[in-house]
Amino acid sequence: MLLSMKLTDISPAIALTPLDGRYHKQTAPLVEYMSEPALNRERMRVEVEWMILLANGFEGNGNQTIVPGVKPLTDDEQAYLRSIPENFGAEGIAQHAAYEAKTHHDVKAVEYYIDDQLEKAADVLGHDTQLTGLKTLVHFACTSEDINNLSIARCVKNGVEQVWLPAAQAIVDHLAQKADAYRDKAMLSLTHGQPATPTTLGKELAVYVYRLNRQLNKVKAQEYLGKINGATGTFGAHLAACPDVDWVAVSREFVTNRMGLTWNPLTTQIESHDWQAELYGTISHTNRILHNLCVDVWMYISRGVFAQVPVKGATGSSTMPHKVNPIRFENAEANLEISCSLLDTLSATLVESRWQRDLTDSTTQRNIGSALGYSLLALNNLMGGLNSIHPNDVAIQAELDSNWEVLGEPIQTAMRACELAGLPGMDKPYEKVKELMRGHEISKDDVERFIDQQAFDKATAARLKALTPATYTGVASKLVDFDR
Ligand SMILES: O=C(O)C[C@H](Nc1ncnc2c1ncn2[C@@H]1O[C@H](COP(=O)(O)O)[C@@H](O)[C@H]1O)C(=O)O
Repeated sequence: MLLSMKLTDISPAIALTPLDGRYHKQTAPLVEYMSEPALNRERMRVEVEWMILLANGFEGNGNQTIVPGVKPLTDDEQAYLRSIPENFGAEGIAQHAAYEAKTHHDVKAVEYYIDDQLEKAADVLGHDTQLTGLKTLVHFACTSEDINNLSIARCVKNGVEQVWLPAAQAIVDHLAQKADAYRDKAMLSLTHGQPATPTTLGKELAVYVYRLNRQLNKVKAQEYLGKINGATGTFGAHLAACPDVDWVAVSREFVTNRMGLTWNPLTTQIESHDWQAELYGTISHTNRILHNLCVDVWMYISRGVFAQVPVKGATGSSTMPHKVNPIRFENAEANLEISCSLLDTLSATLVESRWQRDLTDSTTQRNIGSALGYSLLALNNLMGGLNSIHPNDVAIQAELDSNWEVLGEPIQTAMRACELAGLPGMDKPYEKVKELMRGHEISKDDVERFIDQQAFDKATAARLKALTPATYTGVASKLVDFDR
């Protein structure tokens, strides 16, 4: 009998997307900050911190209770509240999901989950605790976006600072080490894919270090904005309930000092998400620079400039046994593209919302983790690829040796300088060198003969004759120092 096994019947559930399936191990560090349970946990942190501020006040208001009738929370009560998000595990996730199935509102389900935990507070703190009677303080005067925007900002900040940035920084540090090690390693450069003025391998890598550092510095300086100002950003409900409170000051205190974010004073119902567009723009830009690096290194490998270290036991091609393929760079290239497309969509769409709010941002923001995840996966593969390559000195030297025509540039430029200094016989330098070199195969002897035929002074002739494609690298080696 033919049995048809359904993949959807298998437990634990099979992942649909590669980030949570095939690549889960590499993207798992982001789960702690960017997954749905991570967001719900962060929502709980925001809710309980808001309760603590409302009950206990802050330095700016003389540590007075903000909502009249609420007593200051004891240290134990505060610790109990703070333990709610910290204990949010498998059981809590299921409980929250059950509430959401009823409410069809994810933030309301968080509120009910906290209510539940308040009911249990007496078991831990004794019957004197006021927590069991404080359900109405949960989510007080808040709209869901007050909780969401702060939670999402903190999730993204942590995901970027704890996971993505260190992985990106590791690539830059690795490149900087290679740039330093290969600062003197001359190689042929190609512009338009044609032999051009030689450079050094280290200097070319240092260009990437410099470019990437500029973007990472922007990520490090990124502002993460947050707001807590009610349903349409007017503090209307706050004032209606507690007219004597300086709610603007309370909001500033909460966002800045309790949430560790930059206070946004002026919003509709939603935080305007402009900081998100800025951040995703910078990360997308970083991705594109890394994409350029992947393609460059892939082509250097193809040309022989870099050799790959074969991984013991690994297969290159399923049919061509000799091959070692640059698959890590190809994987990184592809995943950087996917990350960019998601980041670009996030940047473009999150900054728009109809009038005081529409809900398009909600489902869109659920993809921030994927956008960062594809980039993280790429960083991981890129690091693996970079760890497996080293310069192929023989191939690099052979390229230089077979391209003596690249010395046409220094010779014609030296002729110009001599002519400008009044040396006779130095006219039409460009044309003369072009006549000798363009489209011909040129040898060391041809170059020397040409120099001898010109009316150079002795010192210039000697300096030019001492040049080889391998020594014609200007100050490339020293320029590497500008990468930090
Ligand atoms: O504080 C409020 O809720 C105010 C309300 N605006 C809302 N603000 C924030 N969240 C809201 C809003 N409305 C719905 N929801 C809930 O958002 C969830 C959307 O689910 P998904 O599309 O999967 O991301 C899903 O759980 C929705 O129930 C308004 O009327 O202005």
